[in-house]
Amino acid sequence: MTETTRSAGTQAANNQPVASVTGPATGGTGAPRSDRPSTGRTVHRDARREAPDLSDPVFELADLSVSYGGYQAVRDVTMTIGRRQITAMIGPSGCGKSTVLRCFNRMNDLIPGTRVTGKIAYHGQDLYADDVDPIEVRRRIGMVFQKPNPFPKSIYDNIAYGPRVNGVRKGLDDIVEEALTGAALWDEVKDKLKDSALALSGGQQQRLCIARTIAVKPEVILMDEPCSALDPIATAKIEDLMHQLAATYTIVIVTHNMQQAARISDRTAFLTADVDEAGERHGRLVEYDETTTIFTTPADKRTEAYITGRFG
Ligand SMILES: Nc1ncnc2c1ncn2[C@@H]1O[C@H](COP(=O)(O)OP(=O)(O)OP(=O)(O)O)[C@@H](O)[C@H]1O
Repeated sequence: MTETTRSAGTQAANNQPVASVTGPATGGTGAPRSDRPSTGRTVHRDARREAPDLSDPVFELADLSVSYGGYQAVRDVTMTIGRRQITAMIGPSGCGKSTVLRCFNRMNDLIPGTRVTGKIAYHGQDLYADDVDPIEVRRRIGMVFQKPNPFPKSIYDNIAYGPRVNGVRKGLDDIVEEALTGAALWDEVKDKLKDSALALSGGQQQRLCIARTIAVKPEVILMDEPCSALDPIATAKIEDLMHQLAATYTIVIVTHNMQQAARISDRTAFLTADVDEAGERHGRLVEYDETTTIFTTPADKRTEAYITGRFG
């Protein structure tokens, strides 16, 4: 087990190639599905999408624990994230969903006093190894936040920002158009690229933030409750967009909205906060499986209670 204490800006630059990993499939927990009681829920996962397969994992977490100062917020999370899949993390408030999400691109490094133990491998490479550059990690593994956070700049400059920081000087017009098209926003903004991004609606701003993320060509997009500040129409647009993005990107999303997890994701992780012998609460992964299984025949009673609304 590795043990790492991180603070911002301590890592040296590193341009290691990403190792490809071919390992045995890992995954679901719990009883055989035929033995499980049904919750009676239906799942409307996009039938065009392939069945989730973990044989080509992007991330492998083993006994991942995270502490803030002396408080261990998340304990011993082990899970595998499949390539070009949408993985949802659900669970009651404070169970550590965002904390785990932030480990995928080392955003927790930016919170002083955060301590990460256990292992998180990205294509087989230890993401927290001393020679890994967190800036490069965050370029490959982008993040979209709960509240749309465009820069107070033009629509064009918001999208061009990341590529410019990465030294791109030519072909920016094409990059901007491609990213806005990829985020299903181009048609709405193509005639006002020089206007302020802050003049867009909340839903448009969130798609702009997705466009800004994909403009630097990441492999993974992390989303922390990306629709919680949006109305149902804007939410539906983002969900449609996520289905399109999953053809190209691996997506991990934290959501409080169980229907959303059921609609969009291939696999779902259910976390909860357990109280230990000392009376302290720690976030734990209760169950991780295909979304259809989690929402129809979960293995654990706590999952069933949560998704049927009897807990949390
Ligand atoms: N920066 C921080 N410093 C100290 N404690 C923190 C910090 N961030 C989160 N925590 C604590 O860690 C635990 C897990 O928080 P986290 O935000 O990861 O949970 P969550 O499941 O995403 O919650 P929510 O659904 O309410 O957003 C909580 O007890 C929280 O108070």
